Amino acid sequence: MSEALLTLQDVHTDIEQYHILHGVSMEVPRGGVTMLLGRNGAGKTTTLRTIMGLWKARQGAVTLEGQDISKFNTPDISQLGIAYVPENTGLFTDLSVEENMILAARSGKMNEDRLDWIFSLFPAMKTFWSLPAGNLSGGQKQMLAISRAIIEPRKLLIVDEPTKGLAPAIIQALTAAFEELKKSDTTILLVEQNFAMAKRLGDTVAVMDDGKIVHTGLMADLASDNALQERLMGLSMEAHQ
Ligand SMILES: Nc1ncnc2c1ncn2[C@@H]1O[C@H](COP(=O)(O)OP(=O)(O)OP(=O)(O)O)[C@@H](O)[C@H]1O
Repeated sequence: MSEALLTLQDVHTDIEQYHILHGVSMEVPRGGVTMLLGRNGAGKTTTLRTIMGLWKARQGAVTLEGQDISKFNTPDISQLGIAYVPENTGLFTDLSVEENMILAARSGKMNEDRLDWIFSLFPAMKTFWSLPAGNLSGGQKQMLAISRAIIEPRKLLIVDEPTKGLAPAIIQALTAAFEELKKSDTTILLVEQNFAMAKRLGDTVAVMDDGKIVHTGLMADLASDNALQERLMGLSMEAHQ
């Protein structure tokens, strides 16, 4: 788990006239979970959107397996094997769970074994297979969005704050599903405010503040160092539990 799958090197991103990312440098090692943490407005979502080509980096490199993808369009980045679950999940709310899944399969066909595996991660998807996605609960919508992202094998799964606004029991279920996902080949980059989840899932961590990475290291080291959390994020992350 040492070789980097994805590397950001001195990435600067503007949104309209605003300079938002001020030289972001970080690595996502292959085969584990990297947590991207930081206070509200630090630039986490902008970093994810820059990786996906939804915002274009003005300067710097985004490298996937040695290839600079910073000038690529989003469909080409997705084609290279990066899946992105944005905070708003991006579901087709009028369509059924099944139809949402079919549309996510690039080949137009779902692999039955993979679907069974997804049902084992998220049993609710099987239960509500014919229900319009708009009728699912908040947690189930997250589960469907993640199911869509992994309907085919991906090199990298990027998920933006999946637990936001969810009840503790649902967060537990999501965390358990991510733990199962970790056992597959997928590398995961996760933005999350829920520290208990970050601690359970994260192998490595990058902390952002004001458009820059201010700390990188092992999640376990950050989790056991309250003073470092205080210094990096202004308050103990334990307060987010
Ligand atoms: N469309 C936009 N136009 C102008 N500024 C934006 C836009 N989107 C984000 N920003 C600004 O960019 C900065 C970084 O926002 P971003 O959403 O990346 O932060 P974040 O770390 O993901 O925050 P949060 O945890 O609140 O989601 C913020 O100051 C935000 O106001």
